[in-house]
Amino acid sequence: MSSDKPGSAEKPVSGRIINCVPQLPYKVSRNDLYMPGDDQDPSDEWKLTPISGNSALYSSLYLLRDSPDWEEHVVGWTGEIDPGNKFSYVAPPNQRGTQAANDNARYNSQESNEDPLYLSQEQKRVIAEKLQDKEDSNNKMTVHPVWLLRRDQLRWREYSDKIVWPALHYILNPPSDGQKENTWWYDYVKFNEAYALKVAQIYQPGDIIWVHDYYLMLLPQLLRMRFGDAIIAYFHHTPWPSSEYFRCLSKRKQLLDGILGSNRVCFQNDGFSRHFVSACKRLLDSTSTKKKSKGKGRDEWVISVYGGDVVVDSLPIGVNTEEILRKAFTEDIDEKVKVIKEAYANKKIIFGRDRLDTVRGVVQKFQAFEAFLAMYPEYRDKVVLIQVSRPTATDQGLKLEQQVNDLVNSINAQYGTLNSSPVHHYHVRIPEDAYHSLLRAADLCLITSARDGMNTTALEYVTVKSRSSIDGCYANPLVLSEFSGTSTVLKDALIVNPWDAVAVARTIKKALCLTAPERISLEQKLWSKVPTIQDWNNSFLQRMVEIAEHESQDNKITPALNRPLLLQTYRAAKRRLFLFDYDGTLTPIVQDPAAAIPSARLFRILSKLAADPHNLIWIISGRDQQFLSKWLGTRMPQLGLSAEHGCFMKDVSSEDWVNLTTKYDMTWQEKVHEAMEQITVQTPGSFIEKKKVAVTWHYRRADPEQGEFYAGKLKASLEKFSKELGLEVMEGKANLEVRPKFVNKGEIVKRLVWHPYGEKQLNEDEFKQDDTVPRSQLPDFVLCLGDDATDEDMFGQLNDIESVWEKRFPDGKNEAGHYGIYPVTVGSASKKTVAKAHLTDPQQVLDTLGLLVGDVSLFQSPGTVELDDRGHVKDSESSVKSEQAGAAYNMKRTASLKDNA
Ligand SMILES: O=P(O)(O)OC[C@H]1O[C@H](O[C@H]2O[C@H](CO)[C@@H](O)[C@H](O)[C@H]2O)[C@H](O)[C@@H](O)[C@@H]1O
Ligand SMILES: [Mg+2]
Repeated sequence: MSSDKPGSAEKPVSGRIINCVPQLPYKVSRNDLYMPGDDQDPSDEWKLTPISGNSALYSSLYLLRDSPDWEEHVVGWTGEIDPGNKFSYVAPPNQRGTQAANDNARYNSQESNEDPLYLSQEQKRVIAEKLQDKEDSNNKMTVHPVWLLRRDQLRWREYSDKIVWPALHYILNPPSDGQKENTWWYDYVKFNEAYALKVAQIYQPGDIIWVHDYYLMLLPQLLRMRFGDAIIAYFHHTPWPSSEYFRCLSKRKQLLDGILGSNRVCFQNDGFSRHFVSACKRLLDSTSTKKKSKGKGRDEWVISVYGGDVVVDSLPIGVNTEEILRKAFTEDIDEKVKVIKEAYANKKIIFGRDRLDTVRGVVQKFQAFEAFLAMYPEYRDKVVLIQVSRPTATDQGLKLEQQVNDLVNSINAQYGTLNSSPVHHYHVRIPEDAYHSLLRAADLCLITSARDGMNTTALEYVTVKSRSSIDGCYANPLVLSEFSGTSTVLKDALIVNPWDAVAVARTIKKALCLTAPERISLEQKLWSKVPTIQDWNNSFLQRMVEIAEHESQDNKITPALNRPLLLQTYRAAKRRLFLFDYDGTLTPIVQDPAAAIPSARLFRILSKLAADPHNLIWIISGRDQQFLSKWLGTRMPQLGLSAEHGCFMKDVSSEDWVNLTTKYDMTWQEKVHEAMEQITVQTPGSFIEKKKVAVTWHYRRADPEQGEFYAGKLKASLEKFSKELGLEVMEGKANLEVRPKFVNKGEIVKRLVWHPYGEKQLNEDEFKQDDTVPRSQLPDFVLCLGDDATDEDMFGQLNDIESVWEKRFPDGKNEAGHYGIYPVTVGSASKKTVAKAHLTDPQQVLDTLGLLVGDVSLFQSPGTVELDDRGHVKDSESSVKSEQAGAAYNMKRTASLKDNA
């Protein structure tokens, strides 16, 4: 932290951190010995046990708790709460065998066993208090549990563990019909929404919100929707894969979009950030600039997306070296190390500790060790590999366990003797003191991960080896996989490719033959590179303070459209107006303009929207009348249409087009055609689209560099005469368009909004705003969607209208406190926008419109939905039912326990 205390008057930060972690560090379980009674302390009903994994993250939380500079709030899911065995309803003796007892037994077996987590407010309060006490006796860190108490608590992990995690680790899932994935996705959305809700309850302006890892990829954007100015950071602890893998995820855009609600996205190393930037470029069409970060020499990108700038960089996480050294060098551990050394006297101890999942490379490790014993027979009775594999509950777990057991048995059978085995494999979670003793006793640490973000075992090993103690335990070498994120930090380790068993075997031999001076020299280099968690916290927050200080008005990130709130406003409104651009908004951009025709899904949704008498729909496009009539007007005459960027319009349910440019001289067209034809000859693949008034030069099918170059040339030559002739030259998506300056999409919007709702349009060339139209006749819901620079005229116009309404109709706002006006940009990267929100692409546009007509689930995309503690939408039918069932269940349970006490 800088010497200036955060939160001081001139700082934009409050000095508070809201740390959002995927799970709180303790498992909550019911204590089976507990019986409710007058003399019982209710907190005895629950017990907390520390969970394994994520040690570096939790270590960071505890250090911040003790920092005088920050006030810390931790928001995290409770994890699966273990309901214990003793919750069952047991009929009191006098009722046994009766109908009531049978009913209750049925209740017991069906309801409670399937859904035992009906915790009362009091029980939640007790657990929350316990979690708080556990963390901090001085109450310096406030814990805010996220309750998600629905049936089948594993549901909250499915999407993260089964879909996201494999992709992040370069594992492709087998093809599926996507049904399960969809359900998991809805739960993932809810999981993130539950966090957003919790953060919203405690957020204060100036707080730094720090979101951790892949369970919470949607959270930054959800928070951005609520708090436009919030300072949000996302740290990704796991690897980030090449965009070729990431793009296989069906929700790839939503996930990226979710993360990009942050001001800063940070990874374990430059390679991961580079892949992330590349995914944003390829999937979201963002642009980026790269520079070296101050001091550390790491890469830092600024990516421009949705009109805002997001910093992307890396900062490898560290370990609490002081604490490790303190804990690993005690008299008790000295004793344990001696015992280990004696047990393996005359043998070199190779040590490994990994989670037993496919990416930690345990199989590769045993294969390499087998190769080592085969290649160097002289070592067969001189080494032992002690491998501790932490069990995991993954689908591949059993298969992997079998494979590992087979390998261990085969190595021991081949190279072991009656009284010694070369491999000692412990498939358990070992206590901390045993782990420290093994780290100290080891002659070599072997890490062969196929993928990991940051391997803390490697960092802890190097830390322990930095201190001399018992003979032969100091400065021993580390063999480290090049696929571990740690290899970018510990570059001086003996780096190996775990897929090359022979090469790993050779490196093991080399490591065991190093002389003492060689080992010491390597250790010194490594030790100086071990990042400490203290430095990690400080550097991370220091950079956040800088980012907060430089966050300027024109750098604002445009939040994602808050769909649940949109739906709420939509439902409450009666005079709704939809203003849709066409290309790139309702249909995806394609190579050939003639091929961009409306999809069946678009028609279905538009028809449903149009069927509601409270809706008026206008398509305001750069396309000509012919195209719009053919593909939209003929099939849906109830649509209003405007062609050629505002040159023509056709009222709803009318067949007549009105030309709004009749009184203007059109001789300029010839000059423009001439200039465009010249450039077309020079740019193979380009072509001119001639409309009635506007003219468009397309270069999408030209060589991209050549196209851009000649577009620049053409623009310059058109601008020479455009001003004098009253023309506007517009840069579109791989096109240049020219039309008279006085017509534009914004002018059409003005006509449509400033108009008694539902009345026929007056078709004069020049629009005169009627200021006498009362609020009750103006639209109370306007959703305007567009993807291009020309759509900015519509958004700007709507913003102006809103300002005027603020003055004219201060009492005319809806229940949410606004006028129901939504200018929303679609996708697009580098452009700055005056829209108030964004949607990523036409697919999200259809999902959003589908939501309004009941075609799409509320949880298809994230938004700010109020959930209850069980993950139901607040006050919904299911929420009320669940609450009632919970109350009934708790009454029965208490009665049953008391009767049986
Ligand atoms: O205002 P819009 O409805 O968005 O129309 C803008 C222009 O869209 C068309 O061109 C663009 O879309 C084509 C189809 O995806 C694509 O091939 C082309 O590269 C884009 O520039 C249309 O051809 C123009 O007339 C519209 O003005
Ligand atoms: Mg468009």
